[in-house]
Amino acid sequence: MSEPATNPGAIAPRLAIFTDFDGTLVEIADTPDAVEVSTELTDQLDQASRDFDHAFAVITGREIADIDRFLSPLHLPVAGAHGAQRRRADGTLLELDDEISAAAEAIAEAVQPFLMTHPELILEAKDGAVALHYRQAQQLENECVLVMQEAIADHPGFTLVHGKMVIEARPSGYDKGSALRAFMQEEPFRGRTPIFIGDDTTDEDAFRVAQELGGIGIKLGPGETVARMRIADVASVHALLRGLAEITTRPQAAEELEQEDPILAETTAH
Ligand SMILES: O=P(O)(O)OC[C@H]1O[C@H](O[C@H]2O[C@H](CO)[C@@H](O)[C@H](O)[C@H]2O)[C@H](O)[C@@H](O)[C@@H]1O
Repeated sequence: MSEPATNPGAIAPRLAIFTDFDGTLVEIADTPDAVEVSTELTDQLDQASRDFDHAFAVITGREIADIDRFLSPLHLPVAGAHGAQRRRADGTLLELDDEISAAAEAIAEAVQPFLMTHPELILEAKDGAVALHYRQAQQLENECVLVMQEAIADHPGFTLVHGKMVIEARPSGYDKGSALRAFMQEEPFRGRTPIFIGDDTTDEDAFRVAQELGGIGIKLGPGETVARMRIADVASVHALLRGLAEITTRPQAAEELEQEDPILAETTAH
């Protein structure tokens, strides 16, 4: 009888974890401000960040300041406003072009008259992007698309993306894929295998880039996707992060033990 297949030379890949925020790390809420983040989650993310040697970043449509507020006191590497904003792992912030900020402000202003007649809509004017939310008035979806199309008409540097009950204007050339690629060129992400987890259409660029770089895209929930793997829900994302952290730290623990006590390490290995 043949021996069971083993691969003694194999080592666990060093992972770089990238995750979306809304609908992936936290449940979708009725309004952007109503999202709930438990202390248990911030503690878990803090630990995950350490376990992955700080190669752990959030790539989101939200502003970086928003993510900092929700995940306080954590200050993770974050790409915000669909990649238009980015804070590296060393804490440095990439400045946004003044022209992009000014154009985003002008787009938000152009949408204001429509909001006056539809107070159920929510406008998020971000630095570098604009989101028009219609979750509380879903019958207005088509009108929202038209209003946003008109609002960006004078700003050819902006394109629209359609997320969960939201139409967003973001600067062309920025998306979650370009953000992931940029992180992967820097420490501590460089040379690692990227994993990106997300739930929305705006996450597709990041799935694509993660896979192009030899990693895996993991899509939460149903819907067409380029991601090679799927995950059921937010609770499963938390469990997956815990599991990945566990297998990542295990060989490291064995190595440390070997340095401290080679005899004990040898005994426990058998
Ligand atoms: O890239 P993400 O982290 O998923 O952010 C995408 C957008 O998320 C937020 O809006 C979404 O979540 C809200 C709270 O659950 C929900 O009310 C809304 O309908 C969703 O579209 C956020 O407000 C946007 O700025 C992000 O772009």
